[in-house]
Amino acid sequence: MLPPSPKKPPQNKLGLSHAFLQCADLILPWLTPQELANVSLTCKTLHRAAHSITLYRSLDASRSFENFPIPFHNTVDQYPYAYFFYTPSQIIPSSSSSSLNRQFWGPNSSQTLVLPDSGSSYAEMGCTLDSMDLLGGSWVSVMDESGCECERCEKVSEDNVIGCPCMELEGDEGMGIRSECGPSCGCRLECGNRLSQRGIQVQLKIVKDVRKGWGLYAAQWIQQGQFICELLTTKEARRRQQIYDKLASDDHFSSALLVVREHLPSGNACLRINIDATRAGNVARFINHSCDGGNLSTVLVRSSGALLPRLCFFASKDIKEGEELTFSYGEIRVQPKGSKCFCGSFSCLGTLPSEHT
Ligand SMILES: C[S@@+](CC[C@H](N)C(=O)[O-])C[C@H]1O[C@@H](n2cnc3c(N)ncnc32)[C@H](O)[C@@H]1O
Repeated sequence: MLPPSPKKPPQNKLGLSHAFLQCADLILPWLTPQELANVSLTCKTLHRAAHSITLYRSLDASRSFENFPIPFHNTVDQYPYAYFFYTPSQIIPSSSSSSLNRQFWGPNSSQTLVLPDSGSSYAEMGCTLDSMDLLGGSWVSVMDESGCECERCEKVSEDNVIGCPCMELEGDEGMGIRSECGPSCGCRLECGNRLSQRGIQVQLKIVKDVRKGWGLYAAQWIQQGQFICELLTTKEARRRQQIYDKLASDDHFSSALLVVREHLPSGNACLRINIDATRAGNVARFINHSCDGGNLSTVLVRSSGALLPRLCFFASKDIKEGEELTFSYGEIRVQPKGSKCFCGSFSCLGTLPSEHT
C-alpha cells in the first residue's frame, strides 16, 4: 500500500482568487494612479480592484487623516482625484531624508471594499498616522515634548470655551504671530488656546474648475474666525524648490510651489508664505487665489513648545456652504508673461501673483 500523499495547499479557483485578492489588498493602495491604470489592464479582477481603489480615493483627499472626509468632485475631465502625499500636520524632514516616498491610500482595516460587479469583498491594511513611519522613519513632527507651563485651564468664557491663562499673556501679535498653548498645556487639546491644533473642524470639498484646476470649497456654513487648515514653512518650501529645480530637467516634471508674501504693518518686513502643491501637503494646496483678498486670512501661529511657527488659514468672513475658499496670493505687478487669473472678482487684475511679480 502506498503511503498517504502529503497535504497539498488548496488549488481550487476560490482559494487562488482569495490569495490573489489578499496580495492585491497589500499592493494596490500603494500604487500611483498611472500604476493603478496599468495594473487594471491585466485582468478583470485587478481591473475591479483598481476601480474600487480609485472610487475610494475620490471620496477622501485626506486619506482618513482628518476629522471629516474631504471628497473630490470633477465634472471637467477624466481625473477623479489629485494624487499627492498627504500630511495632516506640519512635518519637517530630518537631514537624512531626501525625497518623498509612497503613501498608503486605500481603505483601512475596519472598512471593507465591495468590488463593483463581483459581489465579493476584501478588507485592507489600516491607513493611520503610522503611515508616516513607514516612509523610512525619516520624518519628524514639529511639536516637541516641552510646552507652556500651565497646570490647569479652568477659566470658562461666556460661550463655554475652556480658557487658558496663556490666552491672557501677550503673544507676538505685533510681529503678525499668534501664540497658542502646546502639548503640555494642562487643559489638553480642548484648550481654547489650541484652535489650530485639532485638525480640520469644518466640512470641505475639492471641486475642479476648467480654468483654475482644483479648488477648495466649503461644504457647510463657516463662521468668521474659524480655523480652516495650515500651510508649510519657508524652510521646507526652499528645500523642496531645490529638489524641483534638479527634477525640472525632466520634461515631464512641473512643480507648483507658490510663494506668498505678506507685508507687516511696520512696512519694513514681510512674511513669506508657501504652498507647495507639487507633491505633498494638506488641503491648503487646493486654495486658489482671488484678487479681492477672498474669504480667508493667513495667520502665523506659534504653539508653545513647537520648533517652528505654523501658517494657518482662518475664515475672514462668514462663508456660505458651496462657496469657494480663496485668499490673495500676494501683491500683483502686472507682467505680460504672468499666468492668467480667473478669480472672477470685480477687482480681478487678470494676472496671478508669483515669485517674479
Ligand atoms: C496652490 S495651487 C491651487 C490648486 C490648483 N488649482 C490645483 O489644481 O492644484 C495654485 C495654482 O492654482 C492655479 N490658480 C490658483 N488661483 C487661480 C486663479 N485665480 N486663476 C487661475 N488659476 C489659478 C494656478 O495654476 C496656481 O499655480
